[in-house]
Amino acid sequence: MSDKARQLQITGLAKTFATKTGSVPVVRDLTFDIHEQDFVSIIGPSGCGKTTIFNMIAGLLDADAGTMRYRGEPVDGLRGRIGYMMQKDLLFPWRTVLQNCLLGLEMRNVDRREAREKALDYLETFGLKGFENAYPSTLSGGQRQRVALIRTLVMDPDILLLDEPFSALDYQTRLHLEGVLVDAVETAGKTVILITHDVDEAVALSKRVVVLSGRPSKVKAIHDIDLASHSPIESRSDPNFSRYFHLLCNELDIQTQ
Ligand SMILES: Nc1ncnc2c1ncn2[C@@H]1O[C@H](COP(=O)(O)OP(=O)(O)OP(=O)(O)O)[C@@H](O)[C@H]1O
Repeated sequence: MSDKARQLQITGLAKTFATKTGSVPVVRDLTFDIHEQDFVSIIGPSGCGKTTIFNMIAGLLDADAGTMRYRGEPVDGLRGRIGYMMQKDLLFPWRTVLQNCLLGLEMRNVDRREAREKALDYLETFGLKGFENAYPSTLSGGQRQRVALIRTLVMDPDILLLDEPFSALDYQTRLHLEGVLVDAVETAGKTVILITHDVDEAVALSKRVVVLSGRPSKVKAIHDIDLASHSPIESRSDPNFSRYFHLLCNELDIQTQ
């Protein structure tokens, strides 16, 4: 595979935190590639270092060792190229839904009318037409997550880092938003790296799944997911779905029988 097709190459990344009680090695010798327009889920035991890995990719945290290459060029992190949706939606309570969606575009000095049109388009796509002037405190959890996703997508980043974006949602809302996300990133040709605790979600959404070992985490396995449909709901009834599900549960030492 050419360097260009490998959008992001992560090689030998490591991170140890110094704490009052001693040093905590969290990531060790982490190596994997992300392809152009990939949809990769990262799964692993709780506390194995998934968010720490995102923070290093985002350039918010320095790695102790290892390298990252973006389209072949060495980089310290992907600051400016990624949209990072953290576990908490981090909406500003004093800004309306539309103002929250426009925040990044304002900071980038994008033409106001152009920015507004773009945000309004996304609000309609994500079923939030009519909520432009609402404040976050008046929204449901699912609506807040949608606003946070729009705020990330509207910036048109090359790569989306999504840290458990749907974990706090009820199953029905989650299924709906998974579909909206897949459609949006396929239409825009984006690359997605998703952290999830949900094996079912990883299989339904991903082209590939990276399985991490326990802390200090490294890559235990990478599995291609090849299902006929890209729709997260239809994928769940694919005859191969349960095979992938059991394979990944097995990798995570989850008993399914
Ligand atoms: N700044 C820090 N200082 C010290 N320890 C930290 C720091 N950040 C994270 N850790 C520790 O690193 C480990 C991994 O944390 P991280 O949040 O990356 O894991 P995770 O896999 O995303 O967790 P979860 O599955 O619960 O979401 C944890 O034990 C955490 O306490």
